[in-house]
Amino acid sequence: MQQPIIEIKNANIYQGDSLVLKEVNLTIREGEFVYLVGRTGTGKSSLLKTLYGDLLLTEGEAVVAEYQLKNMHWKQVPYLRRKLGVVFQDFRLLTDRNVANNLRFVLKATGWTDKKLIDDKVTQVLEQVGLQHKANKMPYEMSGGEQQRVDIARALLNSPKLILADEPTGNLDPVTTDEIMNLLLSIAKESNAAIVMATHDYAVVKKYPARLIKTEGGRVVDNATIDNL
Ligand SMILES: Nc1ncnc2c1ncn2[C@@H]1O[C@H](COP(=O)(O)OP(=O)(O)OP(=O)(O)O)[C@@H](O)[C@H]1O
Repeated sequence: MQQPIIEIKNANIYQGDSLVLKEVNLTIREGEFVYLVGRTGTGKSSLLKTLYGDLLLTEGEAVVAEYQLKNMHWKQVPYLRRKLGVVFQDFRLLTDRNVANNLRFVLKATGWTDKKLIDDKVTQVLEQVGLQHKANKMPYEMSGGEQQRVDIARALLNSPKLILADEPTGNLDPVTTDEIMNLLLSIAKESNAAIVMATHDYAVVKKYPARLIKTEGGRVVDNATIDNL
């Protein structure tokens, strides 16, 4: 059996003083593809934020990529983030520089210094997402689907074993959504990375069935199949 990359035990997740999710128990293993669904405001983003260290865990236990999250010191958070890839709905590319420089910027910010290694890595992740020919394009010269691919390339830079994606197809048309889904599923398989993807898109969940966890009534429900939706 694959190694757990996320292990949460009896965690309570708060936003300010209010308890958003209680008694969360969840194990996700390397190479797994998992949907995170649930109605607006039920805590999907809060769970993802906890996993990438944006929301401090104070009750219960959680280990993500071998980092203990409970009461984690803020100085530790950048080290946790280097072990993860995070993909957002709105891409969040730097608009003042081209694709390759967006990727170089992240590598330098995460401690890479060797120019040749940086360039090789940028080429590698762009090939992984099928955009090697767009390295010199500015973000505004690219379609939404291409920008989302760059965002995924950026998430792959530090070879993460866990990718957290917050509605990565939320702004895309159905054909482009298919391309991005196929890309994410192939990354899970080929890189043996776990992917946790928050989505509201039930058409996607039906078309690409996978393990499904749901935020509902202040809890995380692990359905394992889509039959209970
Ligand atoms: N920064 C914050 N401060 C205080 N409360 C917050 C904050 N962010 C979210 N909340 C509250 O926490 C609860 C869960 O919000 P969260 O964003 O995790 O839900 P969600 O399921 O991701 O929703 P959506 O699908 O709309 O993104 C909501 O009641 C929300 O109002």
